[in-house]
Amino acid sequence: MLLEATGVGRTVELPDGPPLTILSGVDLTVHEGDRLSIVGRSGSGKSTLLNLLGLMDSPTAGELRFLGHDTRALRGSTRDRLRGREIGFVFQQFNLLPGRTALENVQTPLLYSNGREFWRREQIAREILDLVGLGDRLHTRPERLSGGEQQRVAIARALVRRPRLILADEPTGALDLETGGSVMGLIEEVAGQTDAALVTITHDPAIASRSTRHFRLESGRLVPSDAGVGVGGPVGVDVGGVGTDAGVSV
Ligand SMILES: Nc1ncnc2c1ncn2[C@@H]1O[C@H](COP(=O)(O)OP(=O)(O)OP(=O)(O)O)[C@@H](O)[C@H]1O
Repeated sequence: MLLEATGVGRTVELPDGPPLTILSGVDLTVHEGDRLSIVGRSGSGKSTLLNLLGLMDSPTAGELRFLGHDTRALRGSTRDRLRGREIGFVFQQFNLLPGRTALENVQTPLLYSNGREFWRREQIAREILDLVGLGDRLHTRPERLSGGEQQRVAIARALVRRPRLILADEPTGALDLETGGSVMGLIEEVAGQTDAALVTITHDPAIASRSTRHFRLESGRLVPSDAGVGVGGPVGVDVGGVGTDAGVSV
C-alpha cells in the first residue's frame, strides 16, 4: 500500500473568527497503479486534500501514512526528501522556469538526487523528454512552446524521478479538449511504466471517467462517486458513512 488516510481532517485557525474545518473524516487508501479521480465544487477542499496527500501540509486530525511512515511524525527534512523522491505534482499552470530550456527545466528535480541519478541527470532528462515527444525541442524555452508542449515539459519534470505517486491538479484545465486528452494519456502512460498511482483532481467529467476509482468532495467530506458523474451530478447520496474505506472500484 502506498498511502492510507484514516479519519483525516484539516482545520485552520482564522484570525477573526472560529476555526474553519476544511476537511473531515477522510478515509482513503491508494495502492500502486491506482487511478483515482476527485471532483468537487470550488471551495470543497480539493487543493487542501491534495496538499495533504502530497505531504505539503499535515492533517490536524486522523492519521496519514505514506509508504508506512506516519507523516505527522516525520521531520521536515525527511518529509521533503520523501516528497521529492516519491511524489510528482502536475498543476494546471505549468510552473516552468522561464528563460530555462526544456532540458534545464526537466533536470531541475535531479539536482536534488545523488549518485548515479545526479551524474546522469542530463541523459535521464533527455530520455523522458523524448518519451513525451519533445526530443527535438530540448533547447527550447517554455515561452516558445505551445500550452500542450509546456504541459508535456511539466509532466516530464514531474515524473523524471519516477515517483510512486502522481498528484495532478486540473492538469488539463488550461488546454483544449483534444490536447487535454493526449496530455492525460501521456501521464497515464508514464505512470503505467512504473506502476505509479495517479490521483487526478478535475472539473471535467471526461477526464474523471478515465480513472478506475471515482470520488467527490462535498463540504470537506470525500465520498465515492459513479464514473462520469461530474460536479453537477447527484449530491447527498448516503454512502454509509465516510468512516468506511472509500476505496470502491467502479
Ligand atoms: N489556510 C487557509 N486559511 C483559511 N481558509 C482556507 C485556507 N485554506 C483553504 N481555505 C478555505 O477552505 C476552503 C477549501 O479550499 P480549497 O482551496 O481546498 O478548495 P478547492 O476545492 O481546491 O477550490 P477550487 O476548486 O476553487 O480551487 C475554501 O473555502 C478556502 O477559502
